[in-house]
Amino acid sequence: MTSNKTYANRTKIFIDGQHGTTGLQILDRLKDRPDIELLELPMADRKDLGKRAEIAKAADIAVLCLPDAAAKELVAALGDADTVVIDASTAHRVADGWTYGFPEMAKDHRQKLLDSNRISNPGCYPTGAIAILRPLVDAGIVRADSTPAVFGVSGYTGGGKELIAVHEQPGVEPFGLYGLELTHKHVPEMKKYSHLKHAPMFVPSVGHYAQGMLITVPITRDIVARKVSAKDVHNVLSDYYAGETFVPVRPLADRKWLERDRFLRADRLVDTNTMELAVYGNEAEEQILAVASLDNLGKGASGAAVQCINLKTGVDETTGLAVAA
Ligand SMILES: NC(=O)C1=CN([C@@H]2O[C@H](COP(=O)(O)OP(=O)(O)OC[C@H]3O[C@@H](n4cnc5c(N)ncnc54)[C@H](OP(=O)(O)O)[C@@H]3O)[C@@H](O)[C@H]2O)C=CC1
Ligand SMILES: CC(=O)N[C@@H](CCC(=O)OP(=O)(O)O)C(=O)O
Repeated sequence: MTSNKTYANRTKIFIDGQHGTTGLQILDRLKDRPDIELLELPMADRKDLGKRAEIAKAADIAVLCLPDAAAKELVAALGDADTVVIDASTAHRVADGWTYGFPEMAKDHRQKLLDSNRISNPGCYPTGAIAILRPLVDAGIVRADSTPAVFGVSGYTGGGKELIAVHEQPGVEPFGLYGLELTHKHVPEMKKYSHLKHAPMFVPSVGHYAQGMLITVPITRDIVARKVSAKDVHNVLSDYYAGETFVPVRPLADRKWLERDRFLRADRLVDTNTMELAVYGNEAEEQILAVASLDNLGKGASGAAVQCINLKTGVDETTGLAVAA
């Protein structure tokens, strides 16, 4: 239950990097909230470390939407200040003392987030990969010592201002694989939070469209601990995310979300904080495919940060509205 009550003590939030792709989206989601007071630096001071640290210390929550190096220097300047830091960069995703900002990752995870003032927002691709792999590894379906393959396609906003500028020029590739060194910066967090012993093999790609992504994980006989069906995999995921507003699991082998009964659009959840999961299978060949669909800027970045802000400030996690007494 929610109400439109007014807030005597608004939560002070500073978005460091608020003019960037992720920062602007967070700003947009928070700017009209009656429970939040946004602290801002003049444009000319936006890269002044002293001023950034000062305003971050005055804030209840500092959200870092910065390149890794700028996030690290702000965190160092903050020291042990009790400001809650939500870092959207890759800098602290597997670092000691930081809690991964993915509330649905495990049943006890929300409490860990409530107890922590250093929160690292998940990467967009890992949000899908971990959502699929962790329940399956924990259920003993996927072997922890196996090497799952993870494939992802993202809209070009996933690469921030730099990649957006590239895609605004003519002649850019319509679709391209990258990360072919197989050392993408998201691999360590996928490994750690999926409870895998080895790095999964991750191949990302970018399409010439702005927003939205798909992540696929084949569940093949060489990575499973025992013979399983698509229904087994679907049951594990459905049970794991039962009651989670933002992680619905589609019916087994669902075709209703396909365009022209064939195509799964990568941009179907744009501007939402929802990530849908689905499972398909070819029983005869013992082949199963798990799919995650999300917005790289929504559940994959800004939406996830706002969800953690809601959790930390005690408003309804899904709506951002006050919880009625
Ligand atoms: N885009 C996405 O889908 C996702 C991005 N992320 C992560 O979020 C972070 C931000 O990414 P994104 O928004 O895409 O990047 P952008 O390049 O779009 O924005 C980065 C912002 O940081 C500012 N900035 C750069 N250096 C400094 C500095 N030293 N001090 C203060 N501000 C600085 C930039 O200002 P200016 O432009 O003026 O230089 C810009 O406003 C990155 O770490 C990224 O990896 C995470 C998940 C998804
Ligand atoms: C399409 C594209 O370029 N995507 C980015 C990742 C986006 C993201 O999640 O960034 P962080 O891990 O920094 O948070 C990339 O692969 O580098």
